[in-house]
Amino acid sequence: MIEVKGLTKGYEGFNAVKDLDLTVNKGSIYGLLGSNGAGKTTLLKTLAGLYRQDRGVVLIGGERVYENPEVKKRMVFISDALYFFPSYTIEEMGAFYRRMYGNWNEKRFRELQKVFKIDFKRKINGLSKGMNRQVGIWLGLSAMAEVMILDEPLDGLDSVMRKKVKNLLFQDVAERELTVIISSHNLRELEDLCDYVGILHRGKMVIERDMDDLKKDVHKVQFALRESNKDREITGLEVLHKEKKGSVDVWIIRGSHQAIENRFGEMDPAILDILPLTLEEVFIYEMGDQDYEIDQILLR
Ligand SMILES: Nc1ncnc2c1ncn2[C@@H]1O[C@H](COP(=O)(O)OP(=O)(O)OP(=O)(O)O)[C@@H](O)[C@H]1O
Repeated sequence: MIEVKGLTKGYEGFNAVKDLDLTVNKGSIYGLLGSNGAGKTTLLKTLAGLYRQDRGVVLIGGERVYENPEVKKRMVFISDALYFFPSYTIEEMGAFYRRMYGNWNEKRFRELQKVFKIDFKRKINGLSKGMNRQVGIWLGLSAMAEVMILDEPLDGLDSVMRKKVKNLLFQDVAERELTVIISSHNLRELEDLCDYVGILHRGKMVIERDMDDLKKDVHKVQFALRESNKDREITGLEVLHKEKKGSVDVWIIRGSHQAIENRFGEMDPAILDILPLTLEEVFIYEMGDQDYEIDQILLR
């Protein structure tokens, strides 16, 4: 489990992460979204103990992270720029990780070669960007750590490899309660992977949601009432947004399909369509009119 309270981390008088709280439950996957410069890498490096926080508390499994080698053995941080020894082969990197991680699983390391299909004898400095990422994930999964901190690991991977990596993460979460925090610029990239998603903007968490709640609970309702009912008020629903398209009203409503259907059914509408929203739409409505530049994350 990862717990962060009141975390502030800055560079030369400028705070890249500001008074941030975050919890990632054991056995869950947290998606950290944010546009360029939002503070994702700063947050993740502080979680991984590479940076010392200026203020606040960062705990992994209840223990402070910074300058705590015992905690670092229980986590793997896979950076957007890998700190590999460039002249090492993949096999030599495996040996290096084996010395660092007590739970290192050599059998798994060998077996995962069939997934990543990169020769053990290849040197790190001869790999492409995407292959480099793959090797990071391969080593990270073989380390069998309790926590994985992944900074844009899917960037540069082709769609088949993305799917494979997601499946491997799912498997570890399900089988051994791996805890994962993973960053990305793109909601769509994370929506089928994460249990929770948070959007970081200018160092602050502007929205955090449970993905299951988001997916099942918000609907777009298009309706037109008959002349005789036009003035009746529709109450008892949590309406996030209202607009009119010609004679049809379009409302965004939080609530189950059934509850919405029941409530509108009482009005005997001439038109009633209850549609699920895409996740991007849900986030946009949830964010309301707040002036955040989230388009890059949501509208791809
Ligand atoms: N070493 C550093 N020294 C000074 N400023 C830094 C340093 N690292 C990051 N910053 C600044 O902190 C802010 C947050 O950067 P960070 O790398 O954490 O964002 P990010 O969300 O990971 O961005 P990206 O998606 O572009 O990788 C940016 O304004 C960046 O310029």
